[in-house]
Amino acid sequence: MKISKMLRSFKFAFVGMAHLVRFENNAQFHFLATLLVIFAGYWLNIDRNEWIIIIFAMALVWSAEAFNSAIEKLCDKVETEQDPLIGKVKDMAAAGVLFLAIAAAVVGCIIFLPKIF
Ligand SMILES: Nc1ncnc2c1ncn2[C@@H]1O[C@H](COP(=O)(O)OP(=O)(O)OP(=O)(O)O)[C@@H](O)[C@H]1O
Repeated sequence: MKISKMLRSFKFAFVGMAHLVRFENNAQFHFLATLLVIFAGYWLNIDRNEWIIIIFAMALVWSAEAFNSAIEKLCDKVETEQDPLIGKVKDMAAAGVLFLAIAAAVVGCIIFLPKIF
């Protein structure tokens, strides 16, 4: 196991994260939502287990968004023209984000709404 190689991989992953937040519109929306949820979590004083669930929900959405953006970039590289198959690939990748985003929103409602009302 090479630590230096692992650290290099971490560096590339952080570059990928920075790229997502700087250039991807949907990721910028997730970034704002993440800040809002963290703020609400502190403000409404959610407990340890609720933090764990919220952190997992947010991480899953971020992860799906990263894969979706990577698939979009790859599609744009291999096909610059309109292509029905490329369209389906992009739509299915986007569906992967939507599944998790809906689940995360429901989790957020279950945790936050009873504390607000
Ligand atoms: N080359 C293509 N061929 C066919 N349909 C495409 C193609 N590119 C995009 N589409 C359709 O347009 C939709 C949006 O694609 P696009 O790449 O613009 O994604 P996006 O979610 O708007 O992301 P971004 O704003 O980051 O580019 C796709 O889900 C797909 O239905």
